[in-house]
Amino acid sequence: RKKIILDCDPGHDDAVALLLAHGNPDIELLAVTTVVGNQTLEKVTRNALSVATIAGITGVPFAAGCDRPLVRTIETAPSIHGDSGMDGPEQPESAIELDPRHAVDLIIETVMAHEPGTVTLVPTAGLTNIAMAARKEPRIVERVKEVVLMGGGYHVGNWSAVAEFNIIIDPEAAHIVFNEKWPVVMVGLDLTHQALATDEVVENIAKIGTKPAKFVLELMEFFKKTYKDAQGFDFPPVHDPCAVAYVIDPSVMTTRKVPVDIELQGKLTLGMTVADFRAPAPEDCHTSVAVDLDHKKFWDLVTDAIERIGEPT
Ligand SMILES: Nc1ccc([C@@H]2N[C@H](CO)[C@@H](O)[C@H]2O)cc1
Ligand SMILES: [Ca+2]
Repeated sequence: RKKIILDCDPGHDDAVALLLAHGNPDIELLAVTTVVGNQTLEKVTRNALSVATIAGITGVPFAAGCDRPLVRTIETAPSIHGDSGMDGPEQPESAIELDPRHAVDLIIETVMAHEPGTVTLVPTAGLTNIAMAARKEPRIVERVKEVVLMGGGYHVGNWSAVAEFNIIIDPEAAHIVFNEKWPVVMVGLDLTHQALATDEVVENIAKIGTKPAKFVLELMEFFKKTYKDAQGFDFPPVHDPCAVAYVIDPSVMTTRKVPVDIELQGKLTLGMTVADFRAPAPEDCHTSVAVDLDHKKFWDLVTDAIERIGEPT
């Protein structure tokens, strides 16, 4: 099984990523950590524990991390995720206790406790926790198998003309993560804008008929409306589970090995993930970007995972 740590900011699509990681039999979810992003740290952490309650995730430590970016001020995304950060479904009161450790420490301790080269970091939010972990314990960089992150875009932006939200809310953290020598797979908007929750996708999830499936339907209903109003999409792109799907089955998408770096100075280009497609890629290139998604294979993975969760007691 593939061992992962999910670092997230639920977030409608983060919630689906968590359900996919929990429901898929090939993934061993070692820890879930939260970071400020779509909403404040307090809100996204509450949302993560709500998803854990609904999905019956037990025996997995959940820890809260950084409540603001390394340098800049907090920027949240209520226009897409609402005031709670996960508007739409009724939220259950969660009985799950947070791990007392800071997310950065939980990440470090978990990576150091497992065999080198066996733990994959899956960030689906701003990269503040990941950057802090690499600075506090540099040994995790060579020990982590790879970083498979939802973020960036080589030709697409959503928070500026050329920058994606997870990167631009903490570009200094992103610069750290992309410039450490661990393998980085950037699952950016070029890929995730193909992961549309179409009517057929929603119908297949509705057929499952369980409470977790109903929860996902309510998430998608809200996400569809805000994505239509805020960004003019007919169907919402469900970004974050794409990163988890790649860990489960890399054949779910194509990737290209290209150098990627983060713009920190640009007036128009701050937070841009600049990908250099000029051939040939340098031998020591440790970054790759996701290009084409197998839409059916992806949504079959998500639907199957929700089915496997069943009806938690
Ligand atoms: N407009 C918008 C802003 C932020 C996000 C969140 N950031 C990433 C996509 O930009 C995902 O992780 C998602 O949770 C999605 C849409
Ligand atoms: Ca997210």
